[in-house]
Amino acid sequence: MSEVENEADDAAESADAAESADAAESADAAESADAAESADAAESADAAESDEVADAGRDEIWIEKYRPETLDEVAGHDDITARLKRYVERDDLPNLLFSGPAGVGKTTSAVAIAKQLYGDDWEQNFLELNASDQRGIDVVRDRIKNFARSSFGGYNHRIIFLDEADSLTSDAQSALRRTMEQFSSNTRFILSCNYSSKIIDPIQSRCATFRFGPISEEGVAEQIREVAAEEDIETTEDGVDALVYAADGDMRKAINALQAAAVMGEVVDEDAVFTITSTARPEEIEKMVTHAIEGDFTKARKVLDDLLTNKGMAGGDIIDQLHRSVWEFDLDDEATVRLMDRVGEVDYRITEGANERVQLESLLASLSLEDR
Ligand SMILES: Nc1ncnc2c1ncn2[C@@H]1O[C@H](COP(=O)(O)OP(=O)(O)OP(=O)(O)O)[C@@H](O)[C@H]1O
Repeated sequence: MSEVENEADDAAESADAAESADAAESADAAESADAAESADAAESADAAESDEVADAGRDEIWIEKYRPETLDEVAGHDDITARLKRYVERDDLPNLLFSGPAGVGKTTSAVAIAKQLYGDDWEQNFLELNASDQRGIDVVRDRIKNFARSSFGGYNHRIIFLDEADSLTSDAQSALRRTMEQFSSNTRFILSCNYSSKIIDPIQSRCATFRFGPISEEGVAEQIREVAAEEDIETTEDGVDALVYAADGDMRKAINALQAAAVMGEVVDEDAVFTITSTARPEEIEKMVTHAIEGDFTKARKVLDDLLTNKGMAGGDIIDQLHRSVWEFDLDDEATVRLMDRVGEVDYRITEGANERVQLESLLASLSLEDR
């Protein structure tokens, strides 16, 4: 939508902000039923991981224990944290949009901003909500309104952090945008999402966008070594490498896997890590593909079967690992391109709900049949 259209839209809305917000809410009523799926997805993923670790006999969850307190402590995003720090220093926070994969520091940075702005009062001035709340978007919006309307402790603004903003439909996002405007005098929004392209333009244009990439291998390794040293956990070099590989840039996954592996045995080595994370060793993926490329479908299928059945891997995870390794196989350019093409196709089909074993076997079969 163009700015001119935005302005016109804004003028119409300002006639009666409360009413338009209510109208938007009723438009969303049907959708709230759809939103009633699982509880807060990020929280429940964390909770599942947390339960696993707690069951293993540890009292404290390391991802929380080692969550950075300040923007300076957030690893691997120096450019972003430098810019965020400037907003905090000037006490001039715009609405923000954080996009990027899971476990890379989006929530952590939002909380760090609040801690730096409000000190000990941060919890009263920071509301964390999940847009995919199972009770529906209208509940989310009610909570936003109640928070934004309640009294302040002498601060100009309070912060509402809305996780998984890209799970909202465009209609719900339009309503959210009106709510953002309604409370723009005293509230700042930090929206978090995996894909900023799923956020409607009128919201994007009202936010400063920050793209959080996956954490670098060195960044993850450094954090793992620090946590292991603090916890007095012995790790081998190949254990750290395996954690870095399994995490694939997701710091939450790396720290959770370290904690889970630590309770399994004395030393965290690659065996412990690959077992606990249900990750295939890169050599296993390579063996499977090499058998297929050499035309031995039966052997390739046996490796696949071991990964799916004995290692308990999900088809989507095998495809992800295959995708990461494609360039490391000893293939000529043409074969690499064909393999990548098939990986893309199978990935799409699995995401759309096709039978993962059938899809992976068909990929191996087509590699086996290729002319060499
Ligand atoms: N950049 C980072 N530096 C240090 N620790 C990090 C970083 N990113 C993530 N972590 C660790 O992982 C945990 C989870 O991170 P966080 O909640 O910020 O992820 P997120 O990007 O918001 O993910 P999601 O999109 O799933 O909500 C933190 O508590 C912290 O322990």
